[in-house]
This record gives sequence, C-alpha cells and structure tokens, in this order.
Amino acid sequence: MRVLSVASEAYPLIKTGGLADVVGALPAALAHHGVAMTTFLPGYPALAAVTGNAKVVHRYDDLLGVEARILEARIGEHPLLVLDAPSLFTRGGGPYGDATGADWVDNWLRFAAFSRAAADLASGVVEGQDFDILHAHDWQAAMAPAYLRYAPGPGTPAKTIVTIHNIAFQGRYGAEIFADLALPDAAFALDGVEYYGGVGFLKAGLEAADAITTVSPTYAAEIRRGEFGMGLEGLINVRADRLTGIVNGIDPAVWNPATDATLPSSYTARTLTRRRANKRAVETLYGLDRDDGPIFTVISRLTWQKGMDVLVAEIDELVALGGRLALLGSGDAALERAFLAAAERHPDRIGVRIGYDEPVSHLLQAGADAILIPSRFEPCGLTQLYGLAYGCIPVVARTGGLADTVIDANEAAIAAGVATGIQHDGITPEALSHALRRTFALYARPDRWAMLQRNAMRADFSWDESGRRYATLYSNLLERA
Ligand SMILES: Nc1ncnc2c1ncn2[C@@H]1O[C@H](COP(=O)(O)OP(=O)(O)O[C@H]2O[C@H](CO)[C@@H](O)[C@H](O)[C@H]2O)[C@@H](O)[C@H]1O
Repeated sequence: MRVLSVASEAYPLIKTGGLADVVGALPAALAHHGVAMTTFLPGYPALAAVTGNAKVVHRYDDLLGVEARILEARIGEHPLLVLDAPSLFTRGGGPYGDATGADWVDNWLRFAAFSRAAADLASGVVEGQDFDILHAHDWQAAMAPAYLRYAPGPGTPAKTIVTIHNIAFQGRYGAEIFADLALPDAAFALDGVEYYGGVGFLKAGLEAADAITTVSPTYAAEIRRGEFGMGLEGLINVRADRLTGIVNGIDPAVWNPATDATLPSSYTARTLTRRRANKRAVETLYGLDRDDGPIFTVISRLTWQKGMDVLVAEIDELVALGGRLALLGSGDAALERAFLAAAERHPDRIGVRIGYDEPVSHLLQAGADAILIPSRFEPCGLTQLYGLAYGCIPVVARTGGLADTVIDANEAAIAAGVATGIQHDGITPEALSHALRRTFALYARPDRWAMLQRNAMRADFSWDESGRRYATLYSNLLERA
C-alpha cells in the first residue's frame, strides 16, 4: 500500500511544533505494517540540504499562477517529494511567517498550490508516482482532498484522510481568494470550500475527506462540542461516523533516555540516580540555586492554548513552596515578558530561555523533575509523552490527549502501581495551585516519586499500536472502494 503524507513540516527537516514530530515519525511507524509512505513537503530553504541533487519528477509552468517543480529526495531512509516553488517558499523567516512572526499574506496561495500539487500526485498526474491513500495533515494540506474531489487528475484518485492536529488553526480566508484557487464554481458551496461566507481550508478538507482523524480519542469527542470545535463542531458531528482518535506515539530513535546522545548522563528506569547529573546541568544552564527540591520545566509555545497565563499567576507560589522553574519557549510577547519579569523577581529560582532549542528541550526532560502542561485544550500533546519516557513527571490539565496518556496519582492508582503523573480539572490558578501542592507532597516521599518515575518510563507510547491503527484505517478505506 502506498501512502502520500502531506504536511507543512516534518522533523528533522523543518519543525515549529508537534506536527513535525508526528509527520517525521509516521513513515517508520507505518513501515512495520506494510505501508510505504512518501512524505510531501513545501520547498523551504531548510530543505536545500536534501534537495541539492534531487531528481525533478514534474514541472509546472502554471501552478495556480506560479512556476514550480516536484523534486524527489529522501527524509532519513524514507522517500520524500518536495514542491520547489521559489516564489512561494524561498524566503527568510519561518514556514508560516516572517522573522517578526507575522503570517505571510499569501499563505492561502502557498498552501493552496501545495495542496493542488499533492492532489496531482494522488491522481496520476505525475508519471511514476502512484498512491492509494493521500493523508493530509492540518489546514495547510487540507485543500488536497478538496482538489481531488472537485478537480482530480486523469488517474483513479487516492482515498483521503485529514488528520486534525489542532482545530484552532483553520486556514480561513475571504471569499475573494476563491477565483484564484482554480476550482469549479460548484465548489463554493455549503458542503464544499465555503465557510461562513469565505473560504475555509480545513473545513473544505473535512468535507471532502473519506476519513477524519485527530490525535487522541478524548479530543475526538471534545471537538464535537462548541467549546472545543471552534466553529467546526456542526460539521464534525455530521461526519462523526468518519472520525477516529489515534493517539500520537514517540519516536524512540529521537526520544530515549538510554541512548540520547545529547544528554550529559544517559539512564534507564533502573538507573534513575544517573538523572542527577542532568539536573545539575539544568541548574548550571539556567543559573538556578543548587538544592534537592524539585525543578519544574515548561517546554512550550507560550500561548493561551497552553494555559501559560495561568502558570504566570501561580509562579510566585511555585517558588514559595520551594520549587524552581526552568522554562524554554516562545510565543505571545506579553507572556514572554511576564515570564522574564518572574525570572527577574526570583533570579535563582526561575530561569527563562526565550527561543527554540531542540537539545535544551532534551536536557530539560532528562534533568527536571516535573513538566507543567496546564493546557486549555490539547489535541494530543507530545511533551507529556517525552516527560513520561524521561521520568520527568507530567503535571497536566485533564483534557484531550493529556487525559488519555497520563494516569493521575490518586491513592487508588498509587496502590495499584499504575500512576504516572498528576492531573488537574479546570485551568484556574486554584486548580494549578492544588496540583502543585500534590506534586510537592509526592516529591517529599522519595519512594513514591521513584515509583511514579518508573511507572512513567515503562508506559508504552511507542508507535507500534498507533501505527497499526493508521494501517488498519488505510486498509478499511481501500476495502470500502
Ligand atoms: N522552545 C522550544 N524549543 C524546543 N522544542 C520545543 C519548544 N517548544 C516546543 N517544542 C517542541 O515542540 C513540540 C510541541 O509538541 P506539542 O505536542 O506540545 O504540540 P503543538 O501544540 O505544537 O502541536 C499540535 O500537534 C501535536 C501533534 O499532533 C499535538 O500533540 C498537539 O496537541 C497539538 O497542539 C515538542 O516536540 C516540544 O518538545
């Protein structure tokens, strides 16, 4: 079975968040299940390293008005196709915006063209490229199923899946762009690409896809409600029979404390004392006091989704209770300023690094005692999975994938020997305060804390089971044909 995985990021080539980790891990995860996956990415400058000598498999004179080529390369051991369209993708800044963080004004064109090319690949336009399934991730790829529905190429169109990694990002534009999408007029319809009078990329994909997935069962249920569906709950409910939640796995080649070459000290569940050297390295890097109390970490986009404003409100209490905090992240300017101000108030107790740093994120998971994830919504969440694997106990809001992957350390779960973290209900300073106090109480009992760490590290979040579930979904779609 051949699958084209279409996404705007993939680790290790280009990453701004969890989407990249998942897209980067899927080819290996699916290979175990007899699926040959090719990844399709936009040709950002960061991809130049792998497209240097790439073979050109297709040329466009006019892909929604721009010149472009499709290049054949590799991502690790797996096949990669790249849309080389310099006028759309060769620019500084990030994949979605300029260096100041402002979105590119032509994002609709960039990702419509990318999706048009994906639809071409999935319907026989490009010789030698045949796919049974097109698997589109998030709004940037979601127009691909819509193009296949309304304007496919000459071959049998692939079956389609749209995976929602975050329904908050929808790719919503004014009606005026419709004329430039090269779609038939009939596509501008209630069950087509039209969305509240404009054009909705994610909406169009969810209407057109043969199957819809999201990245945890709880989030799949949550997005059927207004509170989480962000305007798409009606559509999600109508198509609920096509929706499943498949929890993300973690890539053991990248996230394994026993083999992680970026760490000062590698370790396993049996050699937890070896974590101490990593904790000392965190203290040094962040200029924190050296003591035996817990170090909390945050590795996150600093946004409202992630509940960071609530953490700001609780930060002085965290310090008053004897905690320290090592934060790595970037995002909303006001939140960045608030965390930096907290670090100024408590220079020896709070360290803040604004920015994006992959090796530091590994060190924090390996050296901090607990990771705080007070998200208002969390489709799956990966940092709690990395925390579990590294014995960095997740303290999380009971929502989405966080609810599905962390087992709260209540007395029953402790007695049964299955607890892996701490959950709180509601994203309020009071709820977070209560969770912090519970964390301190557990940490004060070294036997209990070590048990939590061992349980966490032994929990299985490899891709085995989730890979199997995607493979089954693909097979079912083909059988339905
Ligand atoms: N400053 C920094 N420096 C280095 N690394 C950093 C960093 N800030 C974040 N990261 C890394 O970026 C990733 C973030 O993953 P999350 O799952 O938290 O998702 P995100 O909200 O981006 O993604 C969405 O998609 C994913 C994938 O499906 C879902 O898990 C999630 O719920 C959903 O919101 C992790 O690998 C983390 O270590």
